[in-house]
Amino acid sequence: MPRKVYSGPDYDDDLYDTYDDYQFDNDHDYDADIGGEARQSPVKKENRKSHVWRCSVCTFDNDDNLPYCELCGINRDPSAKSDIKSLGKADIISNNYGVSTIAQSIFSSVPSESPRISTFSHKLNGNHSKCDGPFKFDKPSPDDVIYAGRKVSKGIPKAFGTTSTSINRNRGTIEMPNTSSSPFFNTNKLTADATSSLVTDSVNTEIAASNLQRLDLDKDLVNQLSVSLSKTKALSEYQPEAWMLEKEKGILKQLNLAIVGHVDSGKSTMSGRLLYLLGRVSIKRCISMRNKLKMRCSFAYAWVMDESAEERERGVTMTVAVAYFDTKNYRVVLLDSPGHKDFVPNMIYGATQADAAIIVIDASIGAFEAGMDGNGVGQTREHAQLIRSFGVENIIVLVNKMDVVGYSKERFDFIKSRLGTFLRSCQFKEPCIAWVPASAMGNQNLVKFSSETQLSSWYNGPCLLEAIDSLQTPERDISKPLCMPICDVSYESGKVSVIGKLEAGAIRNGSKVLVMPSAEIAIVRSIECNLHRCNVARAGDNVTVFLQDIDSDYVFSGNVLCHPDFPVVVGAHLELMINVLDITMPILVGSQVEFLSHHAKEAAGVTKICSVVNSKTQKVLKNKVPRFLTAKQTAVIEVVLNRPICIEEFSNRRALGRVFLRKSGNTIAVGKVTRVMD
Ligand SMILES: Nc1nc2c(ncn2[C@@H]2O[C@H](COP(=O)(O)OP(=O)(O)OP(=O)(O)O)[C@@H](O)[C@H]2O)c(=O)[nH]1
Repeated sequence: MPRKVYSGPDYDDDLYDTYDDYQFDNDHDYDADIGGEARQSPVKKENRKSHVWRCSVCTFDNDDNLPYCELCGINRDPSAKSDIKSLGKADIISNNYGVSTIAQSIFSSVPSESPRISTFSHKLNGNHSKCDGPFKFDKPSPDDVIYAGRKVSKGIPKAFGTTSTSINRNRGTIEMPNTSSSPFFNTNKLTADATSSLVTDSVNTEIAASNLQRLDLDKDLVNQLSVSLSKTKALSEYQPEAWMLEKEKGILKQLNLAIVGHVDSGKSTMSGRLLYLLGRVSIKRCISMRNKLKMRCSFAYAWVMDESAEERERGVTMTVAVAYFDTKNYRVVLLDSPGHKDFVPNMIYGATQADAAIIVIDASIGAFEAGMDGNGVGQTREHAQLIRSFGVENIIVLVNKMDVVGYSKERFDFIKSRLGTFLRSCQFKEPCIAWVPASAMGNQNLVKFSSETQLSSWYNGPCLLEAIDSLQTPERDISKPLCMPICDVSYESGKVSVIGKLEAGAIRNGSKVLVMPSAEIAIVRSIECNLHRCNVARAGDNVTVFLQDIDSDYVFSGNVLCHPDFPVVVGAHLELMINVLDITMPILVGSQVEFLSHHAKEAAGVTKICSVVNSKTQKVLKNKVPRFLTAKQTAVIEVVLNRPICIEEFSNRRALGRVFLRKSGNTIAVGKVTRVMD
């Protein structure tokens, strides 16, 4: 059953009439509709003129600090510039300076002294459209920065041949390179394709076709992969070995529990306090750290979770902190995710491993409301939507900081009613939501029933620990072939270890595993689970796997460990069904986005909008295909990634089939892979 984020509106003719307004009203001020970001006041334009450089290919005036042309994506390379000057326009186009065929044909028909076109809004062939600049990831987000110190790739997995792309191995972050050297997709070409939304429907179809042709697959690369994977078998042939299915006596089932919520809601304090109360950490450690770092007293518990000095200094969780404790039924792996907007990708990496989640709410007046803000700043909303789309069904809503509101029943009921409505719209079912009022700072209702009379006078439900223990046991795919998306990679004295959650199958010391997409075989040297050495790890376990017989250059975060005979699918051209979130800028053919799935992150371009579907029935609404997607629509689209990743159709393997599209630091859509097309 497909996962949906909202039950959005039913799309009817009116909505299509809205599209028509956008598409055919030539005098319509499209900038005004798109919003402030795209709007250019005349004053601003005037200012820009004194600091501009003119693109030698399309003659567009660009801001002086832009290293590439905002319109056609050509690089502003001084040496290339002088070369270009000496060439005629036809030469430039035939020399193909990273411009797509369609862009070349557009520019060849535009006189070289054509009137200037405003930065984002263009009129061509009587149609309005918007053109994004060439894609690059948003300036490195702080979560990228904290990984920057780690070892950067010495090379690229051999399956990819050589390219000048430099990769932050631990997050798969791409520092946008000379993209023309990407073996699979040229983002300069893609940029020029953004221009495609300037042209008519028939041309759009041409563009989609030409995009596909330009998926310039490196034949050697494909051959190499197919030779390595020649033994591949059909999934139905898989037979788990007896040791994989053996149940170990006396070992608690593992429950991966993500802690999410708006920034400063008290996630780290709650986790730290819980660990302290359960004897997993001593208060001495917190206090000595506090004294050493001369920090605020109230952060003492948060320090337990906020591991790095930078996190403690800033008082903000940046990475996903992991801790362990036992309840009666479970060995709980606590994944404390960052709440700050800048760290949503990190939150995604953490929560993607979760079986269930605790959403922490700050009950104080104004703080809860800020978390529910619908304008892209309310992390309570975004986190709830994201975890539901990861497949998390069971949640505990911890209404924290109840001490600040005098343990008021009215405030609790107000939060329960408002958030409850939103959670149900995200497809959380009422019986799968537990509501717990608490105070992490005041130690109320965490591991035992509240002693606070103001709270116990009206609340007699479970405390947090009981609520965790009552969570439904997650189902595990133990009898399927191994699948372990790699969350993090570590290299110590030439030894490679990978961290992640086994989504399916099992491994033990000495097991042969295949690292995809490099198609390299490695041997499991040893396994660590919950900080202890173990012989076997099964689906659901969060583990560190120490590998041998593999070069570190073939292992990256975002890769997948699998059974050598049952490799996961690798693809770059995908059909997706997405739910568009509360966006202000529409998604167009040619839009460039950050594509996230399991622990992989790639630059991608939207190459086709196939259809808009009814979010409830999943039926295509009309044959007419819109030219752009707006908030709360459910649609089928095609995207092409800059480089191929391990990805599967959601119906085949859920863990590798969930996707997130982000742009300008916001998650703009969530969805699933419906087809891997190459
Ligand atoms: N009054 C009160 N303050 C609390 C409570 N829980 C946490 N705080 C305070 O709220 C502030 C933020 O707490 P953190 O635990 O760092 O919040 P967080 O959600 O982990 O923050 P990020 O990791 O940055 O998203 C700190 O000053 C805490 O002392 C509580 O129950 N009551």
